[in-house]
Amino acid sequence: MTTATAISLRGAVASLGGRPVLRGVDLTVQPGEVVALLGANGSGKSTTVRTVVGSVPLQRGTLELFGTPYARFRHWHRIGYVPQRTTAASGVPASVREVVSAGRLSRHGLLPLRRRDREAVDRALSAVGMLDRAADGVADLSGGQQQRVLIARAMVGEPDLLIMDEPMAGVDLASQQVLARTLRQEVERGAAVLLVLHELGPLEPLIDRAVVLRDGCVAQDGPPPPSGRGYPQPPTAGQHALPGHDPDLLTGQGCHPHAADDHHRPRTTAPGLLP
Ligand SMILES: Nc1ncnc2c1ncn2[C@@H]1O[C@H](COP(=O)(O)OP(=O)(O)OP(=O)(O)O)[C@@H](O)[C@H]1O
Repeated sequence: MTTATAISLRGAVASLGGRPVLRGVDLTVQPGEVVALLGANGSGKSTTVRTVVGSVPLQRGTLELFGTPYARFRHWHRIGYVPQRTTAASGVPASVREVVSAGRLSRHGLLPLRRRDREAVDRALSAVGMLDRAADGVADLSGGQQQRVLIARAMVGEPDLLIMDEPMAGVDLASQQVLARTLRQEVERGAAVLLVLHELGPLEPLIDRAVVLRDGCVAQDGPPPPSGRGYPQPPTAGQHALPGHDPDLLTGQGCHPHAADDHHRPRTTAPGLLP
């Protein structure tokens, strides 16, 4: 297991459709650390995650994965990713087992699955409570069941970094608790975890640090919010605080210094200011 910082994103600036969405986001995740990315709808959580996995390009800023600059990073098998609100089906007639087995591809290449691959697939399916549906077509599953299959696919490669965008969306409480236990095992073997969440729910005891985004900037970086709170409200909860009402967002200005808790600040990240 590596000791290199899993994610080091500094001063991330990104736009979508010509609109500035990230304005200088700093985000660091260490091996074995569970970081929750919180914030209101539209604050930039998914966009931040998508810059980390390379699906949204950075206009400014730097990204390193396991100590390697993004442009030179090749070890994508080390990362398990559950994107937001996708289905596992996508019109492709694949079985649950086939979808989850695809998560082992980077380990066995195009060779047939070996015994330990098949065992890993069974373990991942069992962890999300879908082993008894392994032979079924994913298109025949409910939305929450499909989400559980995608989580199994992300975990089956035993990645060093798990990135999950609202993994609990549409997943019932009993399954959330099972997933929380599974995630704990992943962390205990040293995996780093980045979770986009609206509610901490059963994952709360696992979370080491919460990074709260507001209008494309890091508003807070520190201990997770108290139980029952999805994300801390900004100090002034007036209209100005709502997404889309930040004048800096409209003008594309960078982030102001945020209320960081120095004790919990990322160990290798410079202060959250644009140069
Ligand atoms: N393809 C796109 N083109 C233009 N703007 C986009 C696009 N995708 C997202 N945005 C805008 O980027 C901003 C941030 O979106 P993002 O999905 O990162 O927010 P989020 O914090 O994940 O929100 P949610 O909690 O609703 O999932 C939003 O204002 C959104 O409208």
